[in-house]
Amino acid sequence: GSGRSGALSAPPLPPASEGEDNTVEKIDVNPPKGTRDFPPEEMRLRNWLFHNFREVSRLYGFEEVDFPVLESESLFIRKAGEEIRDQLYCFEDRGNRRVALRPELTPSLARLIIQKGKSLSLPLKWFAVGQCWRYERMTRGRRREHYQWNMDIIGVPQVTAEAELISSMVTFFKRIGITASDVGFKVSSRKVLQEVLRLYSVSKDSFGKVCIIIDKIEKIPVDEVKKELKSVGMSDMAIEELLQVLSVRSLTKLEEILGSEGEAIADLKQLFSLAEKFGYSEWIQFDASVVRGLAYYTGIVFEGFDREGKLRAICGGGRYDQLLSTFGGDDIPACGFGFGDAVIVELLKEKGLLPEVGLEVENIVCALDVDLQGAAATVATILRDKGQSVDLVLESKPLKWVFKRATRINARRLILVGNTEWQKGMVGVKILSSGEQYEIKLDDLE
Ligand SMILES: Nc1ccc(Br)nc1
Repeated sequence: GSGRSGALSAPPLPPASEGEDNTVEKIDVNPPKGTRDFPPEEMRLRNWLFHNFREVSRLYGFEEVDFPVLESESLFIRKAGEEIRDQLYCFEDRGNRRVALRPELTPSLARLIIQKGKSLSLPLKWFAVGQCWRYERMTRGRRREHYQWNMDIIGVPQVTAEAELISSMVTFFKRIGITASDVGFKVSSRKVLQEVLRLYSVSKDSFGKVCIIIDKIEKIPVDEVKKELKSVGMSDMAIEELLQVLSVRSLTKLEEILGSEGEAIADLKQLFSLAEKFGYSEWIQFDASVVRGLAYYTGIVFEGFDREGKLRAICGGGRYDQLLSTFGGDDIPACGFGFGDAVIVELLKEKGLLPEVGLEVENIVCALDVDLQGAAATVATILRDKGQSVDLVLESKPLKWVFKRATRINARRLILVGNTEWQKGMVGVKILSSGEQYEIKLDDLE
């Protein structure tokens, strides 16, 4: 369907066997279909990943931005037959407004830039890490949410912007141990399509639709692709020529077909020359079949893929020079990419590169008897005021329990607050890795 929740919302289910005192037998403890919880271990991995997203953004001088996860539905209503539209997580709110959980971040970025208007000095280099949503019939059992790292450069028409963005993704991959033997980028330009379609006088407004149909080329049978291309008004001749051009894997070959005058060739040549200067030539290859599945791209497009071909696209993006003007803003050139948090983790697992992000606590502080609980709190505060992490034992527990917990939380040392030492203004210290044990004056504790 069109993704609009046309059906009347079903009446709420009666709570499972609710007793008089509002107790239920047991609520469904799983998160909603297609969504994930992040308990501590998973959250540490996510934080490690997002820390690398943010570090690379900092290295490239980008500023962090964010937007509401809820947007007006109209921000995402495009008529190019995109999957992102079919799967829009949209609904009518209590104010009868059509709203949607954002399926991507770029339209929100465009909205904010138009809102800020002339007060912004271009170029902008903005990044965001945000949760994005889709409502897919659970038949496919796929996720309905993921986090995306987006980097966008606004106000730079030259392909130096795309070259910079690809460089930032290469830097990210290298930081986490992924090499050019693991991952590559397929690079092309939608201007290739434009130049072919113009030869066959295919109208401009079906350009977006043609791109979306072609993006499915590896997902549906080629006859289906041809049928859909015919339905948007392409002749058999145009379709054959187009599919022929899409199979080109070399710039030289492409130049033979399109000639040397067009912008597509010039842009791509410049991009590959800049890649040389950035030092990431081995990471990129020309591939005319890359179009990406978003209608608003207008120029260079790129997609990170795993060379073993086991996984879906890792990241992708491109130039979208008309998006701001389609929202009624000025004609400002823009390009950017999205990088999801799920495929990259699958790749790291494949490559045995998942980091061991254990819990790290410096101290576990424990009172040796119940009337020293206050003293233990004082010790914890002294250490925390020095910037040291402390797990303060909050109940009186046998030492065996304390050691077990100290091991589980990977504490570096155990601070024991006992009567005899405390009377002398001292505490016991045990370095858990070596077993070394000593007493020390509280003031000398660091
Ligand atoms: N756009 C989008 C949103 C959510 C997921 Br999961 N995948 C793609």
